[in-house]
Amino acid sequence: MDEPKVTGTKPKMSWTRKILLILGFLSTLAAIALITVAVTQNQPLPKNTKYGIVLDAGSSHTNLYVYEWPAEKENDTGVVQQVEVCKVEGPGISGYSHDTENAGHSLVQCLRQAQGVIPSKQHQETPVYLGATAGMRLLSLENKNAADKVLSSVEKTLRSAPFNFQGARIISGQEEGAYGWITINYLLGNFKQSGWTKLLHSLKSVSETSGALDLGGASTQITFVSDESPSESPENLLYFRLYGKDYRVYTHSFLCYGKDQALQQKLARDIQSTESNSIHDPCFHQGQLYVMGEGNYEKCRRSIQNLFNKTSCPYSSCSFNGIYLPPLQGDFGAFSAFYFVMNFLNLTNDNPFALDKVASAVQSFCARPWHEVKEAYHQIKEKYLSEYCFSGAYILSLLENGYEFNKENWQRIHFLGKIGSSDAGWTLGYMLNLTNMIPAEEPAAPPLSHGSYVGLMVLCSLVLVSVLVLAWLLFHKPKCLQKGIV
Ligand SMILES: Nc1nc2c(ncn2[C@@H]2O[C@H](COP(=O)(O)OP(=O)(O)OP(=O)(O)O)[C@@H](O)[C@H]2O)c(=O)[nH]1
Ligand SMILES: [Ca+2]
Repeated sequence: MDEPKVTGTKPKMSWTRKILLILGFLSTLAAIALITVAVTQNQPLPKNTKYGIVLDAGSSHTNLYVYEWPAEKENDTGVVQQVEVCKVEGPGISGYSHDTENAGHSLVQCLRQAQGVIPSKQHQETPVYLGATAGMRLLSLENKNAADKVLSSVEKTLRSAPFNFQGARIISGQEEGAYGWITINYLLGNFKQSGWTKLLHSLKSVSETSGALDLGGASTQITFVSDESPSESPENLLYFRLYGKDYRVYTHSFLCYGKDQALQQKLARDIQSTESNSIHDPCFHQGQLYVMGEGNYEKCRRSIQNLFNKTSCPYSSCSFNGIYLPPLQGDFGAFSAFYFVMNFLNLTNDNPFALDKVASAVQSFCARPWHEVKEAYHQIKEKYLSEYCFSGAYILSLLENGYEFNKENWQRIHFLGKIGSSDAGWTLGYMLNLTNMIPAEEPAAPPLSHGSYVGLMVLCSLVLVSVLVLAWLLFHKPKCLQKGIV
């Protein structure tokens, strides 16, 4: 009997296996190609940075701010940031009412500094704006001609700088309040909420925006979202549609209630009521020279209180001087002199203090004799130092007696100088508005970032390969298993 022939031919591969093998091979090649292209070829676009300049011509001094943002993201919230601030030497531009020609010249040094920060090939396309506040509002009321001359002088200087001049004007108190509110909410990221933040906010039903309290030298502003009936004092209400959401915002600016003007008002009253040649002032340290300081906080608070007329209110509720104030709502960011003073007194809310603790801290500071204060803080400008007692008492009077903050809602005030790298103030909001960088409607979802794109490609490729390997293992059972032989 012939032995069965052992032939050398391999068992034939099934069609399914062949197709799977080819598919697997091609997919592995495709995955390798995808990863290579994603990692090597798809580099992020070169960063295209834009710049903008705003000059804040305040009553006490002028500040120049340079902002920058990535061109391709200009409609996102929170992308514009301050990269430079330059404090102009000398007084605010309203201080040049008798020397109007030189108002513009005072800005030259800071404009040069801005030229150094912004790449020269972008100077021409960089917009520059100047907004003047309460000092110029007052000058314009007193002497319109001088105010116009000051503005012409600063305009001439700004036009001669290599930037794109967009205007120099006096902004209204309402604008100042509104832009300050826009700035802080933009920087805090309150306008556009996505995912979890949105859900959290709706669950907690908290106010989504923060109110803004600005204390300048000549005026002070209070601005916050109010749900109250709009009919009471329509002139105090502003309507915004930002990132697809409507906001009804209450704002008021008190001219002459900035801290320098308030001090002048108070000293003028002191002079009227005194019979002797020297003024005995409870708001200055005992032994100070130009006014005879008494260092008496309680007496100081009482004399400041007279600045706020609370006798008549034609509305359901008022702050002072018959000005409508709806019930305070939400948290507040307090900046400018609110911050300078409270920061000096170590009373900012990094570690929150109760209202009575704040009052007693101001009281003990006021009680210290001037020579002792000068010695302890010799590095601080004497003008600022000499006024911290008055300023602390004034801030407490304005917030407590003026706006009626109390020990319950005091913790809702957050004294802040900067948010990230940007100063809290009206200038950023002003620029965002004038450059149309805050859209009324929510922009479409942004495209994937370069990093996420590469990550996604790699992930997809790995999943594809793993699926194929798994499929191969499932379909490609060893022959013995297929025949049921173990
Ligand atoms: N302690 C301290 N006070 C400051 C500082 N900078 C400004 N001030 C004072 O704080 C007050 C408010 O300053 P700003 O917010 O710059 O006021 P402004 O913009 O000139 O004035 P408005 O036109 O009324 O807004 C003024 O009395 C300034 O003299 C600072 O760095 N430290
Ligand atoms: Ca100001």
